[in-house]
Amino acid sequence: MELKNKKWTEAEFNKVREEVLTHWPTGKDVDLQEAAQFLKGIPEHKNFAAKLRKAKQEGITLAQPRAGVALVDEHIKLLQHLQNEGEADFLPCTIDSYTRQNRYNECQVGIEESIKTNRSMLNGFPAVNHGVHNCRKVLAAVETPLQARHGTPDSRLLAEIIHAGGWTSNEGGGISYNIPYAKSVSVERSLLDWQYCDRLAGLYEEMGIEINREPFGPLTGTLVPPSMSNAVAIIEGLLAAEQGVKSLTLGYGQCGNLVQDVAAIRSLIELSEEYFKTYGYKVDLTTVFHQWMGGFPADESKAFGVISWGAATAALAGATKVIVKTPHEAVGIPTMEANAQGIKATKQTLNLLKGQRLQMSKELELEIKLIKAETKCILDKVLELGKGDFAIGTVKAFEAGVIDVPFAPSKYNVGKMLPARDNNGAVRYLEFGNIPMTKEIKDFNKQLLEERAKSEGRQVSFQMVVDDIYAVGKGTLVGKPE
Ligand SMILES: CCC[C@H]1O[C@@H](n2cnc3c(N)ncnc32)[C@H](O)[C@@H]1O
Repeated sequence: MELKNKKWTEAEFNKVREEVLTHWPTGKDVDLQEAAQFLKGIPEHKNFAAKLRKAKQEGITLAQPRAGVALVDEHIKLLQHLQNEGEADFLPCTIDSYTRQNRYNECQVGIEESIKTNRSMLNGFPAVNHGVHNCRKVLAAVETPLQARHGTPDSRLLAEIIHAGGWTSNEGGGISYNIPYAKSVSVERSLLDWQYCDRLAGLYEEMGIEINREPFGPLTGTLVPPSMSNAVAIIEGLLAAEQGVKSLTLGYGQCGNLVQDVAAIRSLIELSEEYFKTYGYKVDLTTVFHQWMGGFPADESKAFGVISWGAATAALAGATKVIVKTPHEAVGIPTMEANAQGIKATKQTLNLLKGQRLQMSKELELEIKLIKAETKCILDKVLELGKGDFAIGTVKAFEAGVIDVPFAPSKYNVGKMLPARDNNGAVRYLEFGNIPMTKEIKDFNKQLLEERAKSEGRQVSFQMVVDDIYAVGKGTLVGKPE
């Protein structure tokens, strides 16, 4: 199938679907009409899109953890604890790494090993192997909407199974679940495969069922400048809307400077609304703020400081949802208890800040303007390269290094851009690579980094990048020389 940013016809979709459902035996349990009937019977308080819409109307920020273990009953126990003890507003099912690479055979081994050893031998919930009815069993056991959270370049069978299983949201996108997660999956391939997932959501919408889609904002979660992550989020949002997605949550990963992070969310909302209006897409747009995605302090008390700072920033930015970290972040998959603690610390902070927003200021206004200007430089070039087509333009933009995600493992990412923090900890461009920013923007980024270098008595250098990557784990935002 040739890549273009055009809604797939049902014939095109069904042709691909036949083959997708054969990728694992559980695919044969998916029947679109039966699934639609099941989904129509799900109460509204368990529909992701409806709960997001209500939160946006009420102007509140809801909390969602990440969580997933190998076996169904243990996963249910985990989610019930996060709901009842953690007070989670949304529940995830974090999917395991084998499923993310479509290695369902290894999932099967992991499930058997987990049964044998009575511990989770997978780092998430293998939803494809467990299949539709077990996904429905998980949904029946909780009282909040469910979402699949993962990192899957080819999420087609996973999307079919989780939606038929009553989970009304799927995270990811053709850029955001490829470039930070895979080495050798072409951008064209993953864009096509995520058009499938978006078209499936669109088909359910056309049958009167709301399915939420959430592009993965943070990307590599390592000093990603807000304009680069916002450009990717808007592209994935537009591609999803073209396939009929109506409930869209665009995301952003906390960088750490309050003014910049609030500006990132505000500019993401403003710019995406501009683009959706231009292209005539009527979507229910919400935002998700991910608490710090970089290295964490091992000390749990310090980790709670980072978690609460992320919660506070999400609230002050007015994000619809915040994704919660745990005090075990520095060591690995959190225990059920640690996961619940992260949510409770987050909810306490959100409740204390309910109704408060970071007021407009000269600095905030400047940062919003700067992020929008930088984002438009990228998006305008993508559109030009694609001769008006954002899907084709995205493939060419990666080839040209116009879209360039720092520290991405993908061989399709040129990796010439380098970020570093300025004196206030805002993430700036140290090297632009082939990203086509105006001279004024380049000079401004350069000036801010030189101010930092001067105050630290050193040259602007790659060492700053290294120092910034370790900083938060060591207890500061800016990686000052030791
Ligand atoms: C982009 C996602 C990275 C984050 O996703 C967390 N994460 C991954 N897998 C699980 C899991 N099975 N349960 C709870 N958290 C999980 C990591 O800790 C990290 O923060």
